[in-house]
Amino acid sequence: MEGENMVPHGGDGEGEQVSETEPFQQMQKLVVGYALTSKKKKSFLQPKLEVLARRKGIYFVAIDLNRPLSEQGPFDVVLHKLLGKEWQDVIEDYQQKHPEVTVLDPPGAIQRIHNRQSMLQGLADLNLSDCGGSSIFVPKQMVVLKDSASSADKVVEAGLKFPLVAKPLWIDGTAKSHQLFLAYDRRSLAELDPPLVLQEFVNHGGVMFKVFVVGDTIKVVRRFSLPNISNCQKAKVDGIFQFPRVSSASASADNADLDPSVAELPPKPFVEALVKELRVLLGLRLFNVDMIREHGSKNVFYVIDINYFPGLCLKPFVYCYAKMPDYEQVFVDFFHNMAQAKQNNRHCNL
Ligand SMILES: O=P(O)(O)O[C@H]1[C@H](O)[C@@H](OP(=O)(O)O)[C@H](OP(=O)(O)O)[C@@H](OP(=O)(O)O)[C@H]1O
Ligand SMILES: Nc1ncnc2c1ncn2[C@@H]1O[C@H](COP(=O)(O)OP(=O)(O)O)[C@@H](O)[C@H]1O
Ligand SMILES: [Mg+2]
Ligand SMILES: [Mg+2]
Repeated sequence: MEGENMVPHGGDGEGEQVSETEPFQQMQKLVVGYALTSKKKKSFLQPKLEVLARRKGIYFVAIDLNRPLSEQGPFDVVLHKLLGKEWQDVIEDYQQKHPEVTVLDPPGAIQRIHNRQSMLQGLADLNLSDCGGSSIFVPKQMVVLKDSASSADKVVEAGLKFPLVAKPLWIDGTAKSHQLFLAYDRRSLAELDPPLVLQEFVNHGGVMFKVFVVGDTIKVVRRFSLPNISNCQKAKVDGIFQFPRVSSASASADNADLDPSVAELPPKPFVEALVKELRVLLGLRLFNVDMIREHGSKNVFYVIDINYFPGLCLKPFVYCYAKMPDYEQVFVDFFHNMAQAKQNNRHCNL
């Protein structure tokens, strides 16, 4: 689109007018180059975000994937969510040549959570001892690279208990990589399509928590999840069942009439301590964690999924889809703080 790569100068954004009298010249301008799929651009770059950002001197500029990145900009920040080795090489090369640019986030760190095995590695060793008794675990899991039939013995050897959640090992942005199955017995493993992760199903009362992280900001929302599986079902049912994509296709659980012991949000100090550790462990600033509370317990939590720069905005026509509340303001503050930090750095280096 003509002009998409140019920094806009004022003007209005979908009904909201930016005042001409705002002191732009005193503000530190921040140019955010973005490389996103068209779906992601549409959901993230909402008019409200652009308007709020512009008021703070923050401009979003589309990166042209058909031109060398170094010839574009200059950018203060590069925000990206694209897949593939080719893009990873481009962005790594760019970061080396332009260390002054903040790349959100480093491709190596993103790559780590695109594999459902490495995604959860190190979590169980986090030091969260001062968290009022809450503890964090990851479900027992193992990787099956090929031939899931012969993995049955390994499942037993590893001490994994059925039913098992089978998740594609690699997350590659396709719907298939989010296609999960529940396997009730050894025999059903042969029907699965490796490479995958087999993970113990943890009863959690049908509610999960999405912990959204944008820099220093944390927001937690409740979502409906899969119901508990009773011992009777475990004994009687066999075969594999495809998961409905509950967490992203169901209504927000925020206003539902739920058992308080299931619905109660994880304690704030615990979530803060967990996120503090995770930022370092993962080397990411934009991510979310899917967490569940073990049914019957008050403070035993499991991390089951981590997503890089996940979907954030509400989807009013797909039920009432709870995402990150106020994400527009949160992102503007995040970028604004970044602009101020850059300005302070410049002053220090003078
Ligand atoms: O894995 P769960 O917990 O379901 O969360 C998903 C992942 O973050 C998806 O990213 P990825 O496919 O990279 O894992 C993301 O897609 P985009 O960020 O590409 O949009 C979805 O956003 P929505 O598509 O907005 O729901 C978000 O709901
Ligand atoms: N180990 C588990 N025990 C219980 N429920 C699970 C488990 N793993 C996943 N789920 C359920 O399946 C949903 C999708 O799994 P998740 O690992 O988050 O994959 P995705 O990346 O596709 O969102 C979760 O939101 C939760 O409802
Ligand atoms: Mg998930
Ligand atoms: Mg996910």
